[in-house]
Order: sequence, then C-alpha cells, then structure tokens
Amino acid sequence: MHGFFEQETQKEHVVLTMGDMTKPEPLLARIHSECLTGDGLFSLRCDCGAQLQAALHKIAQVGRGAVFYLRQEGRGIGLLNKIKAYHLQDAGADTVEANEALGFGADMRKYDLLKPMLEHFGVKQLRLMTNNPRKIQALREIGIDVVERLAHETGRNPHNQKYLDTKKGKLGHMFEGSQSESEE
Ligand SMILES: Nc1nc2c(ncn2[C@@H]2O[C@H](COP(=O)(O)OP(=O)(O)OP(=O)(O)O)[C@@H](O)[C@H]2O)c(=O)[nH]1
Ligand SMILES: [Zn+2]
Repeated sequence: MHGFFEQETQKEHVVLTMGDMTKPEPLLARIHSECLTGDGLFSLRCDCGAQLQAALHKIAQVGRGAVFYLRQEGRGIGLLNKIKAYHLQDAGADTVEANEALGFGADMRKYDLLKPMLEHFGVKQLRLMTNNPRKIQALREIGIDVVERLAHETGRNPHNQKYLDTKKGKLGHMFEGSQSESEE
C-alpha cells in the first residue's frame, strides 16, 4: 500500500499494488474514484463497491496489478454535494441533472496526479479495467498510455438500474450487459 499527497487539493491518495511493478509488460490497473457510500458503506445505489472488489479479485487472479484509489468522491464534487445530489435524485433527477442543478458539471474529476504516481512506479502502459471511454480519453490527453480496456461490468442490482442507464445514456459508458468474471 502506497500513499501519495496531492499538494493542489491537499488530498491523500492510495495505491494498492501486487506483484512486480518493475516488469516492462503493461500493468493491469483499476483507477477507482472514491465512493464512501458504495465502497465503504455497501450502498446499492451505484456499482462502485462491486467494481472495487472485482478489480482486487482480478489482480489477485493475475498476480500482478494495481488499484489507484483516487479521492475524487462524487465524481469530484465531494461527499456532501453527492448527498445533496442524492436528495435531488430521490425527487426525480438523474445523476447528471442533479450535478448540474447544484452548479457542477456531470464529471469534475481530474487525473493529472496519475502521471507522477505512474512515474514513481516506473509504469508506462496500462491495461485498464473500466467501462468509461471518457476516463480513457482523459488519461490519453495527459499522456498516459492505455494499451487495452478490459470491460468491468459488475454490481448491477434493482436499486442502481437508473444510475447505470444514465451512465450508458448520458456519459457514454460501454455496457454490453455481461457481468464480471467473478460472477460468470
Ligand atoms: N455526483 C455523483 N457522483 C456519484 C454518484 N454516484 C456515484 N458517484 C461517484 O461516481 C464515481 C464513480 O464514477 P462512475 O461514473 O460510477 O464510474 P467511472 O469510474 O467513471 O467508470 P468505470 O471505470 O467504468 O467504473 C465515484 O466517485 C462515486 O462517488 C451520484 O449520484 N452523483
Ligand atoms: Zn458509488
């Protein structure tokens, strides 16, 4: 477990690694955005907790990889604003509309910090577990080489249907309807 301090935001980030990071082969990785409710409190409103668990499971299976756990709660709007967004969602808004009603963009995350983090480990190429094309695009724009995308679909349940439909419909997430290897 490696800790990183980000001057700009004063946030502490964490990377969990397994296996030899110095090998030249592309690294199996999950870039996970903090979700206290899903990751730590077992909320079923989103798929974050299941995705985190599936990523750890996959890395353990493969024997080499890393989870970059970035403290970008609520797609970067913070926990208290996410709670406000949840109230708006309970009144009918989807996740994007709720963010916008609060004066934020749909996704306020930044990934610049990953550059020095990857450099610290000497990692040059990633095999990334994600369904989010905008995340891959954002990473490429800051010069991070994502050589492969691995579908990361898991955690669908009756409570997060609308949330996942909004990710697919408005945020462009690539859901093919399959679930993760751990559930197949
Ligand atoms: N603002 C807001 N953020 C949310 C909501 N539900 C989950 N999040 C945050 O969304 C982030 C996860 O982003 P997602 O869009 O679910 O997934 P992703 O990381 O972009 O894409 P994947 O790599 O495919 O998982 C976490 O920071 C969560 O806290 C919500 O209703 N509103
Ligand atoms: Zn979540």
